[in-house]
Amino acid sequence: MSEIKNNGPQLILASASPRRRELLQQIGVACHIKPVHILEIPQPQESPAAFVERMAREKACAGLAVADDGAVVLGADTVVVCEGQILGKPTDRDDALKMLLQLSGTEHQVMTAVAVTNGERIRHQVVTTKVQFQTLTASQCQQYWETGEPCDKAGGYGIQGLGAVFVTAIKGSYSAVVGLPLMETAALLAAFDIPVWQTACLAKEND
Ligand SMILES: Cc1cn([C@H]2C[C@H](O)[C@@H](COP(=O)(O)OP(=O)(O)OP(=O)(O)O)O2)c(=O)[nH]c1=O
Repeated sequence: MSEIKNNGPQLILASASPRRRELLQQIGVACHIKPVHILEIPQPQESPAAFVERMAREKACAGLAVADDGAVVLGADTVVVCEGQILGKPTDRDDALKMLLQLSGTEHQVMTAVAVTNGERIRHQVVTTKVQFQTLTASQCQQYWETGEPCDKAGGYGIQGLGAVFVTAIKGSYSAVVGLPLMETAALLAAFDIPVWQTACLAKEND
């Protein structure tokens, strides 16, 4: 069996999102998880795109504070935007039901920003995906809330879970809706010498 070597920089995922960890795993990128806490409140007049970008940058920079020297840190943020209004994670049941009824029958946007930094430079990108919902009844929204799925997700739904039954169409990046746009993330990581498929290649080496 050959020795496992990973000579590239260590990647820190500054996120508590299990989806982001799974998405990085999906493309074979190994990382260490170090969630960070920042204030996620838009500034007056801040556009949704500027807000998600700032959040991703702030998460990545907060991650640097707990990272070893030479590490690369990735932060990301996802919001749903409906008629210009930013919908983050619902605060409670009423908030979730209000969001779901607002999204009912609409085409809305899901914006995900990714920021990658090594402390010397930072790169970031915002990816916008359009999602169309079927018309929902109040009782459907209530039943969905009771599944527990909406509470930790922007807009109060998960396209990758039970919420998939609400989605009639999607235009853009599916992985961005789930929390990390994989094509764009791969390009950002490559700029910091972090290749994709590394765990897959290591596994093959050890066959
Ligand atoms: C719209 C949508 C969002 N989401 C999730 C992605 C994000 O995890 C979450 C939005 O909240 P975020 O604040 O972007 O992320 P988070 O709080 O989960 O994790 P962290 O800040 O530590 O990185 O919503 C889905 O899982 N599916 C969906 O369909």
